[in-house]
Amino acid sequence: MSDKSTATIARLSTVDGAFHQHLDTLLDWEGVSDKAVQARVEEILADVKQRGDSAVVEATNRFDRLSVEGMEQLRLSPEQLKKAFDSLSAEQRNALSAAAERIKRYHERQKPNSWQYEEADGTVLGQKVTPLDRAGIYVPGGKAAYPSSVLMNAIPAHVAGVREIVMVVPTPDGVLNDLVLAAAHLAGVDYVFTIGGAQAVAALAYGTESVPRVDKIVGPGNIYVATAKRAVFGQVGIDMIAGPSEIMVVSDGQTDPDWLAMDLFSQAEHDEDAQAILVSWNAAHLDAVEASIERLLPTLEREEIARASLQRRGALILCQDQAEAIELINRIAPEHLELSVEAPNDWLDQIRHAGAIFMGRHTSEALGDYCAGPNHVLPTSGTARFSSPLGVYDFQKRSSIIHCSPDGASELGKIASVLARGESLTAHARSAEYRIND
Ligand SMILES: NC(=O)c1ccc[n+]([C@@H]2O[C@H](COP(=O)([O-])OP(=O)(O)OC[C@H]3O[C@@H](n4cnc5c(N)ncnc54)[C@H](O)[C@@H]3O)[C@@H](O)[C@H]2O)c1
Ligand SMILES: N[C@H](CO)Cc1c[nH]c[nH+]1
Ligand SMILES: [Zn+2]
Repeated sequence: MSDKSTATIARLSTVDGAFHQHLDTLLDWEGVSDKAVQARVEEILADVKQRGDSAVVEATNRFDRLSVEGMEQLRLSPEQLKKAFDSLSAEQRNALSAAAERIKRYHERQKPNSWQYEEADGTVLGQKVTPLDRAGIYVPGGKAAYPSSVLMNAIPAHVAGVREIVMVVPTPDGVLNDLVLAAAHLAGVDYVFTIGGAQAVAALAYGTESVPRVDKIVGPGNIYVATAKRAVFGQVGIDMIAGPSEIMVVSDGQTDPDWLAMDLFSQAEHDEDAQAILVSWNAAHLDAVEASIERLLPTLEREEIARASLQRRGALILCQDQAEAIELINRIAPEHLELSVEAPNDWLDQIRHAGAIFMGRHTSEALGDYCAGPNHVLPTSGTARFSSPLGVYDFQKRSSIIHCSPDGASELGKIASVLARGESLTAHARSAEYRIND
């Protein structure tokens, strides 16, 4: 591993004896959720649960540097949202509407159907899909404003048929972002509160005098948000843990190094904790990308954040060949995977774990962040091993349907009776036996 105090980004090689240890250290984001974060989050959750609005107001004043007196100052009216939409330039309005349209079209395809089938004896079995009554969407806002995240959270909720959508978004120093408000108007959000962090998660999970309690909280956020979501799970549903953005690019050495450097920056600029990793089996190509990084980094508006992210959690990894690159993908299970290779379709079957897969040199991850159509709320920190992108299915649940005919109940009763007596649960057995015909 190169010396982190001088290099902008670490250079690793899979043949290095300490490679796996270095990689583990690099990937460990949950490690930043130390005892101090846990303790603070627990304290905020307990306070909001007990004192409701007053605790939310105090925490918001403290962590977002505001000085409001009551919750009414932290609620945005539908008129304010519409006004923000109307105030956009035609170019911004068109871009937001085009993105919303594409996101809606993609998510319409995810809609699951209820289904039923009838057995020979007339028994009907099935599954009924029902939208959530009320969903809470967390839109991050600490270090950047995310109108695109408003669309990505709210549109699938609408497509799913959710009755009420409650959005929370922090506004540090009281700065409102018109595009965020406009996106909430466009996506038909019902309530918007300008609160963030653990206090917003708590308000959604427990409800307060002003914030309606929701059934599920979705959306990405920083370590305070992720830790709070984890803690309230059970009280409410959560979608996944979507933490700092990540990108893993695999290059065959033929993509313009400047393109790749900018693709890495595109996620590094989100957050000092964001992660950008490039893998290639071509050492000279990695040198060229490193040179592009050094040359282009000072041209970024968010140079400081991107530099910190690359220094802390970035890496250029030299692997042996394509097969080893695939092993690394499945081990890292990245949020975003860019396959910057000649024939990406040939790789697809072997990739088991990635939140979203961007195929080919022309598909920059940034297009997925805004407008390609698939959701940009994706599992991070290796959780793509067991989680999926946010989708319509996150805003719905399923109920089983069992409708026995008299003959069906009789036949099932015989089986149930035996199994229930085997468990010594005789009330179960007798309940089933009452319905046996002979
Ligand atoms: N995975 C995705 O789909 C996705 C999408 C967009 C953004 N992101 C990520 O979401 C994250 C957003 O983080 P963010 O910080 O910009 O916004 P955020 O809204 O998640 O967090 C801001 C809030 O954190 C709380 N907070 C900050 N410091 C605190 C402290 N010391 N004590 C207690 N609370 C504190 C404050 O209440 C503040 O309102 C970034 O890491 C970004 O990369 C992920
Ligand atoms: N890359 C983020 C998801 O990790 C989403 C986003 C929003 N705006 C820009 N990027
Ligand atoms: Zn992004």
